[in-house]
Amino acid sequence: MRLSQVSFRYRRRAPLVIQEADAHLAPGDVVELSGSNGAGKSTLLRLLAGLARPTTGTIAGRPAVVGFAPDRFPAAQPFTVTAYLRHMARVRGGARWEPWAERLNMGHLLALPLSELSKGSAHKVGLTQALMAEPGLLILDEPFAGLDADTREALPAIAAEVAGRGGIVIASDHQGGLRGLPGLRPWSMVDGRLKESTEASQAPESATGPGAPEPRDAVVAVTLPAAELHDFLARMHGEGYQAREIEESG
Ligand SMILES: Nc1ncnc2c1ncn2[C@@H]1O[C@H](COP(=O)(O)OP(=O)(O)OP(=O)(O)O)[C@@H](O)[C@H]1O
Repeated sequence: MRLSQVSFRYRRRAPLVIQEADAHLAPGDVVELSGSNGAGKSTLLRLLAGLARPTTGTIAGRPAVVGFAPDRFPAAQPFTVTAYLRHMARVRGGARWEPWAERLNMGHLLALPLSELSKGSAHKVGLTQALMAEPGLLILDEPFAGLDADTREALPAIAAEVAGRGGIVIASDHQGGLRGLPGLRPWSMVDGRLKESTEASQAPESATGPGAPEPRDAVVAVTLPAAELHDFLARMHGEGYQAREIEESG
């Protein structure tokens, strides 16, 4: 998936909220997006998810199945949790939501109307609908906000699993909840400009620059058929290695 010179403004003549963002995302990438309030994180996530279109620039190669958990789950809907998740599962072509509801400890919430959920509980419903369809692109806007300790602790493993089967995970986060995941790419938004922090740049192309690998790390380049890239990167991420495409095929 590639962002090329993506800029965005909410209204004609309004200032640009996102300015000329360039980025490349490979299967298995996990990105932590940080930035101060109003820097443009949620806007960028909505652009990545396809919920808003760039004013200029392009986003290409978005995976077919996108899971998006917004920072504020729209709970003012006339459904119980079960009815809502069943409905979403049908929309998602028969996705299985039950294992996620169990994993996120939602058993006691299932019969409640969405409108009666606490903020953190509503957030879990949002996470479940984002995860149920096995997304190739999982976008989480402030996923740790309001979550109880058990769910907070479960989230990094869930993100790693999605990445391990070749999904791209992007989470905006003020709390550093994903730190420690191998290969995590820290992105930051500063006044609408997207930057990738050098501490994540343990990719071969930056091996001699700032943020180069630790001396005891080895960096290898592997050439393989483009058709195998997705599975290869997923396998490497699954085994805990940092791996990413450094030269695009075709
Ligand atoms: N629907 C909207 N219409 C007009 N302007 C908007 C809209 N949504 C956001 N903005 C503006 O776009 C800018 C970026 O907002 P955004 O919500 O993307 O920031 P953020 O980094 O996610 O902030 P926070 O950390 O507070 O959630 C802000 O100046 C905000 O006021």
